[in-house]
Amino acid sequence: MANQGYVPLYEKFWLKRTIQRVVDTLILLLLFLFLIYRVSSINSFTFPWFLAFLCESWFTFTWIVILNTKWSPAVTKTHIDRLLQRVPELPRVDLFVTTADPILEPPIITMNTVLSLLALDYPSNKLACYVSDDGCSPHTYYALVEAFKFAKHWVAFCNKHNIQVRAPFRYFSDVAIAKSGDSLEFKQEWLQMKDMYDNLGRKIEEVSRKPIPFQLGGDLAIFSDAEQRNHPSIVKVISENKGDLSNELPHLIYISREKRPQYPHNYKAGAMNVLTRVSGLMSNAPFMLNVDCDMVVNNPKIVLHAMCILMDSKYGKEVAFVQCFQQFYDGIKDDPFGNQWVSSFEYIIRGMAGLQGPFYGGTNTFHRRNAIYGLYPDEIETGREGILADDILTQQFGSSNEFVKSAACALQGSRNYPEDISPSNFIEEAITVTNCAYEYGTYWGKEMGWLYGSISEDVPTGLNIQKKGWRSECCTPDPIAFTGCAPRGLLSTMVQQKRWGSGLTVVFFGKHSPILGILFGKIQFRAGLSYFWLTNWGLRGFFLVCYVAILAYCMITNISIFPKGLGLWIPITIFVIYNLHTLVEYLTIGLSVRHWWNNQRMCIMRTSTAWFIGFLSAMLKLSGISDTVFEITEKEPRTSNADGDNADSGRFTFDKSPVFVAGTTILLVHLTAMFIKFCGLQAAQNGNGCGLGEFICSTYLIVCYWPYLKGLFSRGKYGIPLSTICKSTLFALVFVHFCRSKVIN
Ligand SMILES: O=c1ccn([C@@H]2O[C@H](COP(=O)(O)OP(=O)(O)O[C@H]3O[C@H](CO)[C@@H](O)[C@H](O)[C@H]3O)[C@@H](O)[C@H]2O)c(=O)[nH]1
Ligand SMILES: [Mn+2]
Repeated sequence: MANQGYVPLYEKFWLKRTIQRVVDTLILLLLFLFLIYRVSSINSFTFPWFLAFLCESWFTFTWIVILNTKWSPAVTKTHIDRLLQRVPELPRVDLFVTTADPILEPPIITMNTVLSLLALDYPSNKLACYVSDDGCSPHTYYALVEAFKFAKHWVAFCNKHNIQVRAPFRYFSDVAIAKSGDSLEFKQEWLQMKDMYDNLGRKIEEVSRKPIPFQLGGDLAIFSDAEQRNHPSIVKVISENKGDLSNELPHLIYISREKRPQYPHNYKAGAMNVLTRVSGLMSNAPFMLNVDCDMVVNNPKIVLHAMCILMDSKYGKEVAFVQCFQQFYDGIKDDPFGNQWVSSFEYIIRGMAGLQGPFYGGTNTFHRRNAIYGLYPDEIETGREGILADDILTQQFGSSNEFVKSAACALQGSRNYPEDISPSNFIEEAITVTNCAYEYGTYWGKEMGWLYGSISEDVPTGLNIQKKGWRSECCTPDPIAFTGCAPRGLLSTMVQQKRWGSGLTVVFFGKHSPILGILFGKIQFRAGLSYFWLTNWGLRGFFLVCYVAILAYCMITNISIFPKGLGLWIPITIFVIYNLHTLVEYLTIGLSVRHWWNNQRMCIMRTSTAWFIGFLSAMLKLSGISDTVFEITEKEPRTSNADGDNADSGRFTFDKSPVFVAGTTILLVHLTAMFIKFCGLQAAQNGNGCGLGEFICSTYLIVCYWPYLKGLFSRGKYGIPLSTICKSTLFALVFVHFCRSKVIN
């Protein structure tokens, strides 16, 4: 290859979005103008004025962060044909799936993910699939064994007929009846496959309905006294591709790491590190793909696409990971809960792709193994030399000699690793490296691997890698690479948002903050700044809630923080231009006006509730008062014919979560403020009575919170629970009382 000259396996194009930039700049200038106005027009210094100034400075800063991120969007184009021509031997890739709870994550979903991975269009002897089960569930194990039996037929079927969608439930729900143009043979096989798949589904379903499902004898005996949070390691090689044959299925391994109540297990990050070690022993592929249990492969050639980037002989060497977007197959029309992120992918993540690369999003990612092990990009040609002394490696990687040997190979470039290893030879060693105590005193989770300490482990893990100078790339082939379950309703969306709000705040204030990465690492300035878009979510919640409170305060006490007369036109213009601008952005990428509005109001709602609560819980964690927990998002399989509840699928549902207490309080406070204003109950004018500015803001807020208003008067799951209403009323009364007592004094 060396003497053939350089031919790029992938290309990168920067997009020009000039008009967008002009409007972005205009908004920025207006924001500055408003800040200047605010400072210059001060005649009496008041605390609300100061707070408003602080919040508005923050909003301006956020806008700068967004501009900076949006302004160099890039796309990549991969050339699979060149890869196949020029790379004589495709590299191995280890595939990781994590699952944690058989109730919230029904095994049939996980099995579809696994099946779609086993059916990848890539030499199967180069693949090994590892499933980590944090639920330690015999159901999941049983499902996996059964799914593997089915996989033999399924993969053959996919290959023979060149099926594109290789997650069976997606395939069978898309193609309802075999098309009439197809051959009789195909139709027969199609029906047979469908029958087999339905059978698999039934078996898994039947078993999962029983609490103690089946005789835990034989293979399953080991689960018999395992509790979810207290059990020994279980490692099972469900199947191995013994002859290293490209027409057999990939290796398939089940892992449930040891858990003991006295050891923190670090949630998903802990599971990922275990997967990394076990796979290091068993197959030690130079690249690893990690997906969540609900992210099925949608483009069977995705590994080839990603390899185009990672194997590119010039630019690929700087790339530590390749990130594919998280897209969803079951997103509700017009994104009522704002959890599909379509416009953020297009503008923000593509924007980051033009800087040092997208952040690591936790799933749909191809990693370079040695980058996970802490290698620097400049060591990639030569491999790490000199510091591979066994004792140092043992200290960093833990005490398993076998594993240390494999890690040394990986750090040197893994060229000299034996090809014909058999996973089942390493079961005992695998058990050792999955024990709770294995990581004690090592670098795992602290300096390398998936980092601990934040429940958004993905972002610091990615930052820690980019800090060493690595880049990352997006890979967005057509058809899209992976598709997953979007959180189905408002409840699971809020669980997820709260987790991110909290986890990201911890990252922002922690050791792996982008600021430190810029100052002391090799995060480029603009790339670091673009990370603020993400890591500031919690802080954004804090500032928005402050602003919302000031507005209510002004209405209640009859003072004004907005200028009057001509000066009021600045914020109004900002508001109008901003909304039109984002609307055009949405329409440009084919989204509807409804989608835009849903996202706008959801942005206000989640920032002032879920992110704010996340921020508070992060503060508690940072001050050592309480720890945060990874709450798993529920994944409901949506069957194609369950259309009965479609009309209601976008409706807001509520429960007793503090998120809804925050939201209801905000709504009640503003309703009261409006009431006070319109009934003339405000205090007498004391200088500058509250005016149009406050009124517009408050109205906008109430319009955004309309679903809550409806929730106040609805029943059942569509109504806000009484206890939440009581708590919120109490908070609202305290706030209003506080405001009014200020006036009297
Ligand atoms: O103790 C745990 C908790 C979670 N998981 C797995 O982690 C994945 C992500 O969990 P999920 O509840 O689906 O979270 P999401 O909100 O959908 O996840 C997003 O956010 C997470 C960080 O907050 C990232 O890790 C994910 O990749 C990203 O998709 C799932 O496969 C889980 O099975 C574990 O393996 N062990
Ligand atoms: Mn998920």
